[in-house]
Parts: sequence; C-alpha cells; structure tokens
Amino acid sequence: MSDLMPTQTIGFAETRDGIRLSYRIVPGSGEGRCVLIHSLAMDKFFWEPTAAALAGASEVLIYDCRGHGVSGKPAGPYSTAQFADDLADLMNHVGWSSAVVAGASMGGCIALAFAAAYPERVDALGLFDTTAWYGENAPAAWAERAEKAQNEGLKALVGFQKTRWFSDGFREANPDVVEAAVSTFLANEIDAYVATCNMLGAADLREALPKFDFPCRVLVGTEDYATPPEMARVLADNIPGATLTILEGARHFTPLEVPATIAGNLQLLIEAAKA
Ligand SMILES: O=C(O)CC1=CCC(=O)O1
Repeated sequence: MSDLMPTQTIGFAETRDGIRLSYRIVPGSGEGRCVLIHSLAMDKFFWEPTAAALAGASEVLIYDCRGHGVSGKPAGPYSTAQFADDLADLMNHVGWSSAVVAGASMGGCIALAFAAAYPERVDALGLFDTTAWYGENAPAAWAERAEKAQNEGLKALVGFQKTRWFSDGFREANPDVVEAAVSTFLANEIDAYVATCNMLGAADLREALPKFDFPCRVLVGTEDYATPPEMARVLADNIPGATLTILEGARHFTPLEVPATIAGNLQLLIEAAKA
C-alpha cells in the first residue's frame, strides 16, 4: 500500500457498560462522515457494497451492534435506547461529534432512537427498509420468531429469511450474496438473537418523529413485507421535511439489492448536511 493511500481504521470501542463493539472506518476523501447501522442478525459487512458504491465520497463508520458479529453479546433484555447509547459511545471513541446517521431495518430503529436521544449528533438521517413501530401485534409476533429460533435453531428460519430479505429475481441472479447473508445469519448466538427480536417487538419511536430537525430520507421497496411502504409513509409523514422513495420491485435488504441507490441517497444526505 502506498504511503499516500488512506488506511482503514479497525478496532474495538468500549461502551459505558463495558461491552466491546467491533468497528471499521472506511476512509473517504470527501468531507462527509457517515455512520451506517446494520439489520437484525447481520453485521458490519452488510454495508460493504454501499461503502464501496460511495467510492470515498465520505468516511464511513460501520460496526457490529451489541449481540451481533464479533461485538460483545451480553445477556438481554436489550433496548433501542441502549443501542443508541452504544453508538454515542462508539462515536466518542472515534472522535466523531456528529455524522450522517443511517440504518436499515433494525438499524433504522436504532438510528431513530439515536436521533431521539442525541439530536445534536445527527447531521442528516437515512431510514431504509424500516419503521418506528412494528404495530400492536409486534411483541407477540417477535416473541414467536424468537421462540422458533430457540426451539428449532436459526436454520429453521433460513427459508423464510431468504424470501423476506431478497426479491425472487435478485435471489436467482445473486446466489453468492444470498449465501453470504445466510452464513452471517447462522453465525448468530441464539440468546442475543432472541434478545434483539424482543427489543424490536417492544420498539416504539413514533413520539420522537415530529421533533426531528435535520434532513431525512426514507426509502423502501414495493415488495418489502417486513416493513412495508405504509410503515415508511408513517415515517415520511411525521418527520418534518422528510423525503420518501419507494423502489419498484425491491424487497427488504435494499443495501444488498441496490447498493448504488442507497449510496446515492446517502450522498444526497451528505450534501444536505453540508448546506
Ligand atoms: O423480518 C425480518 O426478518 C426482517 C427484519 C426485521 C428487522 C430487521 O432488521 O430485519
């Protein structure tokens, strides 16, 4: 590697309650700073295609949330507020006072919780394939998923997850991406997975939305059955000035299905944050 080539920073940050979070900063030549939060049962590698598509336009901080990847996996219960505090502690560790904050699915819930607790640290907000609330039935539905994982193992969920995450055409054309997501999924520890499912069942960030005062872009696929367009519309309708993009034919994992589109949206947020 040449001396002039910016190097990646990788390491662990410790949270206020002593949990180690694994992170990586992908260098960028632009002035932007962007932190990306992954989906349930994924890890920082979920964002690699998006970071590559950003092509150095921004520094990108990616990390494994608690309970995920190679980060610490304390016993539950987990909460979105706790995951938001983790991100604040990670940003303190890397010396970032603020950033464009974006998340996909579970990551979007964490981004919302972070924006609610630390609004001054959010330059702009990206909400992809996500929701502020999974609905009245959410605690029971998520508990049922957790119970299935506990009783039958994560393997029992793989068929459901593949069609939940990726459109039929994408699965057929990109078996390697699908298999990579499946291996990441299967590497999760059951107790942490269960605690995270129950966290999502209890999540309700709706009250914070009207208070947000930064540029925000909401994006969802027409075929997203996990957080359908109606949920995205609630976000866009309640966050002042938020834009809503509905992508024809995309399913739930848009950062893996259409990384260039997600990078384009992040780019717009980076520019909006500078304005
Ligand atoms: O329902 C799913 O499996 C998709 C999903 C919900 C939250 C998340 O991060 O992924």
